Amino acid sequence: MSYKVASALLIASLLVVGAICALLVVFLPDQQTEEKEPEPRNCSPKYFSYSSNVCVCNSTYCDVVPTIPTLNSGEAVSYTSSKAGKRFEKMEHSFQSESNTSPVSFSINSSTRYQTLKGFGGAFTDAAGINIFSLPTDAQEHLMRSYFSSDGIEYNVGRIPMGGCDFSTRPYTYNDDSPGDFEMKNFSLTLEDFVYKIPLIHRAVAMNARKMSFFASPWSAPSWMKKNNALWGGNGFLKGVAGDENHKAWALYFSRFIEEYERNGVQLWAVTAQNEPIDGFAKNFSFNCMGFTPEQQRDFIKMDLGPGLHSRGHDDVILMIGDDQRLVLPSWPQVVLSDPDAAKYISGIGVHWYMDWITDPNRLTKTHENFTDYFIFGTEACASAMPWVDPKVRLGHWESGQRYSEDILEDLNHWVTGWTDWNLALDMGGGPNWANNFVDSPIIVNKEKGEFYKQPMFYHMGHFSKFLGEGSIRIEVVGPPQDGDLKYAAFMDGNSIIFVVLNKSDSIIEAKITDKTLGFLDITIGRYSIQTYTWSR
Ligand SMILES: CC(C)CCC[C@@H](C)[C@H]1CC[C@H]2[C@@H]3CC=C4C[C@@H](O[C@@H]5O[C@H](CO)[C@@H](O)[C@H](O)[C@H]5O)CC[C@]4(C)[C@H]3CC[C@]12C
Repeated sequence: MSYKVASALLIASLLVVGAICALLVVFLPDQQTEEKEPEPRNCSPKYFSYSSNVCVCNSTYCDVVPTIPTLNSGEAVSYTSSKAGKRFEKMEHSFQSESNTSPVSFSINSSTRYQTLKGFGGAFTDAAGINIFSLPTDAQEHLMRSYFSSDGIEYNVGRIPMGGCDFSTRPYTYNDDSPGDFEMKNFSLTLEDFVYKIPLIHRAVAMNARKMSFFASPWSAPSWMKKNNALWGGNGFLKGVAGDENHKAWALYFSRFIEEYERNGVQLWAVTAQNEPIDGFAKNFSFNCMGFTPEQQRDFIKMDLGPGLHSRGHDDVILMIGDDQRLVLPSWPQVVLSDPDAAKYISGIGVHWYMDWITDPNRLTKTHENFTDYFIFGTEACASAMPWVDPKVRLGHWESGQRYSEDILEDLNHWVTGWTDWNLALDMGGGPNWANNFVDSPIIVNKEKGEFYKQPMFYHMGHFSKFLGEGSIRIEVVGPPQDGDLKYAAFMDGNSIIFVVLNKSDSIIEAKITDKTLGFLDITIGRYSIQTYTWSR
């Protein structure tokens, strides 16, 4: 072979090798860098003596919520949790041009739109902090990630008690020992803020891809400001009348709290004027409370709190009234918001769930219709609050979770814009609580074993919080009557539709979802289950 032929062959083979390499360069990186879905980590189930299981987490293991994929038009994905043990079980679907003609039908109509959602969350109580910090560091991380990260249910709302409440280890306020200190010179945050609440809030914010919104609520003013000279019990009203130095001092207390939290890196979204003002009327109320009539609250906001927050530059922190049972609607806001000089300082109305089981949800709709410019927001709920529930912590109690999602759906279908759970975590007895007012929580910490239990309530919360970010809008869905065992609601978030359905019955329900832009989705709703469907248009 001549030198010329040899070099031509060499050049040709180099060109072929080069072309192969170029092809590899084009295709390989795609394969190598393609985002791999994280390994699914399923619930590690444990049964105590209740109807369903908890999921056990510790320093080395915790279940994660399967990733919500990016969906093409017509593709859908569902997540199911059930009494039988499913926890966010993921299934893929696609819309079809025909359906199995199931008689149960949910027809989505996004051209009819209702309220815009704020979000979902829980409370950073002292008890929650004590329990979370009692775990080994890696287990703490798993717990916080379960609530606030994209591995978890992505809460975007946090409630902060302004001072102590019953879920503290002692009754306290931020100015207990200086009677007559109307200038709040001796106002100071406590160890509980620095050791429990503020550090946990920072961790939640740091791991959260969503912007978090925090609101704070006071349980009681210092005893020296109150008629009964106590933090709890009956006749627990502020001394004097709106506009006097005592009421001005109580307004200043709010500003000082906002300022101290800001100084410690926590910016508040809102404050409520008072946690459960009705409690202050109950003669022997057994934990931190303070009473206001709606007229007193109106005058306090108009003359003291509103102008006080404004004069100290806190116009960016919005104000909610109510923060009490649905039963006080619509009469409470009627009194407060009918006065334009009070109403101008107010943005929303907080509601608690404790008496929802004996209160018509149309009170919410009436409130919305009377005051369309004011949002309604769920500010507190927990299981086992009724005195006859014993024991308080019922590990794996499916029905408590089902009550959560039933109430959330009922609220959302009556103009409520979000829902806040109570303590983020409690101990095995439902505490600590200085007044022995123990309750249940979506996460129960077993300090002795260094582990924690994610209850059905946790997953029920997640079927909303994970999928309904701030800005989601409730839309119309036409389906079967909601007075039976099927409860549901639909939402849109940009191009995505989210449909949540709860089956409280022992029957498997075959149904179809109709989205007229895409077709039909035949679905099966298992017995005692909650499902969230999401798809893109
Ligand atoms: C007439 C009916 C058929 C039966 C009436 C039953 C009554 C015994 C109950 C009806 C209403 C109940 C009260 C509703 C609200 C309450 C407030 C609640 O406070 C908050 O709850 C948390 C858990 O207890 C607590 O940690 C927070 O700090 C509070 O913000 C406490 C329970 C209750 C007073 C509740 C008690 C039972 C009813 C009077």
